Amino acid sequence: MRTTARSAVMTDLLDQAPASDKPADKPFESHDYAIEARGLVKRFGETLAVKGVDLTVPRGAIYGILGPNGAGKTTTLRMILGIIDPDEGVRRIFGEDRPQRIARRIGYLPEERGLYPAMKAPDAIAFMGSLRGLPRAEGRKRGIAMMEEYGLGHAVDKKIKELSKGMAQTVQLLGTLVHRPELVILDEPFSGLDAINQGKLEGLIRQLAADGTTVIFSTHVIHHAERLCSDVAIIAGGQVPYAGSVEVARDRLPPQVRLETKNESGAWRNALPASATRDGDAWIFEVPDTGIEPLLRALIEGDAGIRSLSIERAGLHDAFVQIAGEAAAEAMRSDAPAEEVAA
Ligand SMILES: Nc1ncnc2c1ncn2[C@@H]1O[C@H](COP(=O)(O)OP(=O)(O)OP(=O)(O)O)[C@@H](O)[C@H]1O
Repeated sequence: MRTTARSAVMTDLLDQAPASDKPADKPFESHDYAIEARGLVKRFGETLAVKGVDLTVPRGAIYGILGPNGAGKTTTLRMILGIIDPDEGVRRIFGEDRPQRIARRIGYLPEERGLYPAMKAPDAIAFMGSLRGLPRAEGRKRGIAMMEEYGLGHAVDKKIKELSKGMAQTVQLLGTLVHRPELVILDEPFSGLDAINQGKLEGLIRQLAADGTTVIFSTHVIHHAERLCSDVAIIAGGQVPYAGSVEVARDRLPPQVRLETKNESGAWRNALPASATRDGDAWIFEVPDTGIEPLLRALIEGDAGIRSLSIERAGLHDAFVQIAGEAAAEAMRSDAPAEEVAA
């Protein structure tokens, strides 16, 4: 945990650039979305960080922004929040095109973590709430209750500098939620947490969504998005080649058959598609156009001796490779520390 004299949260609030006065030049489809962004572009000097991002986040969704380091996730989130203005494009949160006006309805955990080291944990939570309009006394009371509920009751009298990195990160997360925002935006919230705390955070995100809160988080670990998200935006090289439902992304790839047989050869082999490949002892192939029943008949009548046969839907990782390419998927793997991939 990086601790700075000036909290990262405060920095983000104080450094918000004034909103552009330009009217929205592209119409939005509906006000039923928590977030709508169209054609967002951001340059930093020579670097074109974000090259035209379109996405819509349904109210109540758990929405993942999925991409490798440097893909443009943080820049996109900061534009959506109004911390920086886009060079081109428009965005709205709850129909409002000046996000600062509804800052109290939003909770934001920045990628750069930071709390005042000398503050006691409940005071740090209350301080963060006060930046979003919550009276300090109420924030402190809620902070203690939240810490107890989250299993940090033993640390309510401790200062931030006395906490472990993971505990301090959790306190900052609770400070992001203390004013009970309708929309929560978490930038790489799983980074720096061990497997147990990653599991607890997954539970918290599910609970927030069950209570009607819209949650957006960025990650470079597909596993977290697959386990949690109803919708994702896949971002690579500053562009979003896919934004929408996880189920639809997975259905872009045909289901695969995995077949193991006792017998190696026989008439049944003619029933396998020419594209079938081996994975150890198993044959792997797409469900044939003729369907699974004729294949089953040929396997039984051809005396294959079926040991196991399963039809597996494509996972989000396979969909990611198809959409963003093997290089982006490989970059995700090399970005992720071992414990995060294994979690
Ligand atoms: N303030 C800045 N000045 C100059 N370049 C920047 C700035 N912020 C981001 N960039 C560049 O923009 C690109 C996108 O960065 P961004 O932080 O949005 O990516 P990211 O997907 O969030 O990656 P990470 O998870 O590593 O933060 C990168 O090439 C980055 O170096």
